[in-house]
Amino acid sequence: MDRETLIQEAKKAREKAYVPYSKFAVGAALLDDAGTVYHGCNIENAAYTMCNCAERTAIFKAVSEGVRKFKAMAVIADTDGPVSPCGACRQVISELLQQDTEIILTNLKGNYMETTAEKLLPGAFSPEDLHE
Ligand SMILES: O=c1ccn([C@H]2C[C@H](O)[C@@H](CO)O2)c(=O)[nH]1
Ligand SMILES: [Zn+2]
Repeated sequence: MDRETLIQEAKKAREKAYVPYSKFAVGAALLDDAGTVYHGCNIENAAYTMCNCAERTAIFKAVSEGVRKFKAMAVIADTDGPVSPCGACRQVISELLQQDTEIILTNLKGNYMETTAEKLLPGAFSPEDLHE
């Protein structure tokens, strides 16, 4: 699947966003090694801290289906420049996507940047840090 198609999938995912509080809709499309796309949107809650970002929705959907190998993820929002994943999502991306999984950050205007899990969170706390 090419980059443009994955971005279109992220845009479709964004339409499902449940954002009555922020009104800031985000979509994510996560492509696994087998070619399946997992869609994610942000889902908010009146208890604000329960809000879940689009990226984590997509990742948790895939991982809960037993998928652990990912090729790419596209994320889209109506931002000035390419959308910037929050710190919580960077941490989750760092552990559950491969370090070289391609991450495409974009916006509705078509600006985009390509990065990787590794570049999004240098020095991440990792499972190895738990070992004595
Ligand atoms: O990369 C991002 C940044 C923010 N949000 C969500 C969280 C919240 O619902 C809203 C405003 O922060 O956007 C995402 O889903 N992904
Ligand atoms: Zn986030």
